[in-house]
Amino acid sequence: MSISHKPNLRPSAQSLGHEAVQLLHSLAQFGSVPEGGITRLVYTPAWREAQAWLEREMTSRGLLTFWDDVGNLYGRSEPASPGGRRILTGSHVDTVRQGGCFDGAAGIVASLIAVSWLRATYGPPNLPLDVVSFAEEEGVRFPVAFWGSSNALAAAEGREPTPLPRVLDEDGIDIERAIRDANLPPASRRSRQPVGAYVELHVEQGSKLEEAGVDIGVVTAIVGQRRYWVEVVGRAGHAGTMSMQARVDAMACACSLLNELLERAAAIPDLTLTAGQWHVEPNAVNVIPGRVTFSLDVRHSSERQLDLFACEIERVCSNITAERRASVRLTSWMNQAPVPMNPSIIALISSAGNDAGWSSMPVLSGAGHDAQTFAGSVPSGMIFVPSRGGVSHAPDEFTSSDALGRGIEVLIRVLYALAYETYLP
Ligand SMILES: NC(=O)NC(NC(N)=O)C(=O)[O-]
Ligand SMILES: [Zn+2]
Ligand SMILES: [Zn+2]
Repeated sequence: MSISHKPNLRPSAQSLGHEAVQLLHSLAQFGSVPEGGITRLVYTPAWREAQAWLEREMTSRGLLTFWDDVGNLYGRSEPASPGGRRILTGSHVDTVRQGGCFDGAAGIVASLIAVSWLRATYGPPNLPLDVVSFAEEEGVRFPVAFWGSSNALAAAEGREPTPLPRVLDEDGIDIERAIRDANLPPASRRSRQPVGAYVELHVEQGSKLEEAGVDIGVVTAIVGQRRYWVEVVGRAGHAGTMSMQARVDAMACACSLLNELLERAAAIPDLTLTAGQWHVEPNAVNVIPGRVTFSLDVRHSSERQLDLFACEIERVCSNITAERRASVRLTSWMNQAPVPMNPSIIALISSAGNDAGWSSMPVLSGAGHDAQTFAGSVPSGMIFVPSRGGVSHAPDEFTSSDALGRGIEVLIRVLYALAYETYLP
């Protein structure tokens, strides 16, 4: 595929990268925690301040800002004549607990820089070009994920916002109250205009690009992802007086079923299984745990493999708890199918990478992304830039200024083709 017209003024990847680092530095002040890293959970004051900061940055760059019902923030580069499907580019500002300052944030500042560079260089686009900062992607504060992008898509398709789920955070605050407390501006009807394409830049969060010495990852597909709560109920009791034979230790049972699942997971190529969050009751040094609840996160690129592993989880949970006289409740709260990216956008990103002179290679994303919400109904694509050591969801997450600049240059070229050339797949 060839793009007929290309930006004839070449942005300097180096200066784009410098600008990105400065903006990331500013954004990192919101939610930075003394233990290290950034904790910016959706609808918290740190998140709200980050969105407010971003709105000011958008306004100062001449973008028209607006919000929707759930706190997704947009900054639009308006076309000279209104109308047409909007081109969306962005990512998320929420983070995991003690996350790094690149996951989500890199895509936000990249989109902001790319859209402002295009506007300053070529004037208004031919289609509305919106930078979007999705309210929530990580699924960390509440057991919902892609809350921002799924509501953004619903609005763009003329559907009502997703009914508020009855979910609580760790402090017992429900999502409805969290939204109220965030004091969001009113929703704009602009958020209901249809979307023609979605493009997101993100740090790779893995090490394939770094190992291959390649600048740009062209995402071909995003793995499917399922999340569960496993609640194991035993019997609390005295740590010193109850014999090992008599006790029904919920933690011992949880450990043994998790070990079994980890062994089975390791035998399936490319499947990942993570038990990252634990609650122990009563959680005291001299009490046998009576109840243990933990999360499971399972990922694979094949839906069939995820179905098969879901059956394994059920079987292992019920067999092991029965053997140990405990009981178990398994709750599935997220089921995202694997999704391919749009072939025309994939081709567009590859050719933009070539035109810019940066090396690129196809990659499968093992992380979940807002692009997977859109990909089912809107042509979508993703640009990855290398992560040092493949580290992410950790304070020492890092991507160099030069790597960011190259990614932003590619994003500029892709957005030019979509919003100025109106090349719509
Ligand atoms: N890019 C991400 O880190 N995404 C994460 N969040 C979701 N919701 O998938 C994840 O766990 O992969
Ligand atoms: Zn993340
Ligand atoms: Zn992310």
